[in-house]
Amino acid sequence: MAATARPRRSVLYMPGSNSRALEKARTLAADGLILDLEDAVAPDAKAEARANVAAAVDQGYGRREVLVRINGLNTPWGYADLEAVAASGCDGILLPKVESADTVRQVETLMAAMGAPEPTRIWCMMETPLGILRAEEIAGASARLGGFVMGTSDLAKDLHCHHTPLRLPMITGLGLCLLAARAHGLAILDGVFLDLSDADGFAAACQQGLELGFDGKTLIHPKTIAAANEVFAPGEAEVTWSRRIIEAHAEAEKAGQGVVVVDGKLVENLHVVNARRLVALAEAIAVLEADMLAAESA
Ligand SMILES: CC(C)(COP(=O)(O)OP(=O)(O)OC[C@H]1O[C@@H](n2cnc3c(N)ncnc32)[C@H](O)[C@@H]1OP(=O)(O)O)[C@@H](O)C(=O)NCCC(=O)NCCSC(=O)C[C@H](O)C(=O)O
Ligand SMILES: [Mg+2]
Repeated sequence: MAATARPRRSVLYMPGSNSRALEKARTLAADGLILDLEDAVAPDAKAEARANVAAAVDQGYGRREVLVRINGLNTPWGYADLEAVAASGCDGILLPKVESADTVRQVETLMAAMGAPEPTRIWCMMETPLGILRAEEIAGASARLGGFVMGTSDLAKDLHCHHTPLRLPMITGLGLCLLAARAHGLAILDGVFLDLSDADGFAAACQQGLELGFDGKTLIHPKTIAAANEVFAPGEAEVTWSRRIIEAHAEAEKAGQGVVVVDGKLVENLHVVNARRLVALAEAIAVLEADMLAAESA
């Protein structure tokens, strides 16, 4: 199941045709990376980008989660993209503009035939009106699904709405995808923020994404990684509180009680479930960051 404690606070896109970016990503504190073969790569550069990305995945990115966004299977490049990375050991293959459960099942079958290792997940870009209206059936299409990534730029284009910083015109679409993802135990990442000169607007969009329930934000530039990491990480006070209520509730259970009051607040099992999730996430972030530090000083 994908909605685990794996950190996904910051997930950075980079064009597969940009060798410098693919290399630079090994030094960046992003929890995850999306090596793109789709919209960030011009048609003439598709073949070279595919080879670059296959070689980059082979070299590895430490503990960072690595997704490869392939072109759609209905394009001249999609099948070759899938063939090049299916067995590469990347964490996930991200499908663009998914509009049906059949597409997911078709990729699942091809991945099995191409020798994809069991842990390699299928991820879906949710970025068209039809895809979002079918979010629930897509989310339930395969046990191989890992998560959804919101494609708010394509969605704004198709809806003819404004791509405002806080995405009010797209809020229904974001909500439908969140409901579908959580109903099926999937991870879900928020869309990109396009104005690289607006740091305050970016932080506000991250905070909104966190409050809506996203696991993290997809990014287009390294300078936004630190802010996303900060917003989507459980705060120190939150982790301390979580540990306290886990302990207090366990003590209460030993005494045969299902609820306990801590600092005047009622704590029930549902609060403990959430507290455990936050503590596990904080611990996973600490492991990932320690690994990055060790790699830096090696
Ligand atoms: C936007 C950019 C084209 C800007 O690139 P650049 O001019 O090189 O920026 P800087 O000079 O400020 O870069 C500073 C250093 O950082 C490295 N860098 C920059 N961007 C990245 C990156 N994305 N990943 C890794 N490294 C990066 C530069 O190489 C510089 O390093 P150094 O050489 O050491 O100085 C560029 O940021 C970019 O291409 N961004 C990603 C664009 C992209 O992938 N777009 C597609 C995904 S968004 C999308 O499709 C969403 C969805 O589908 C939807 O519909 O919403
Ligand atoms: Mg898109």
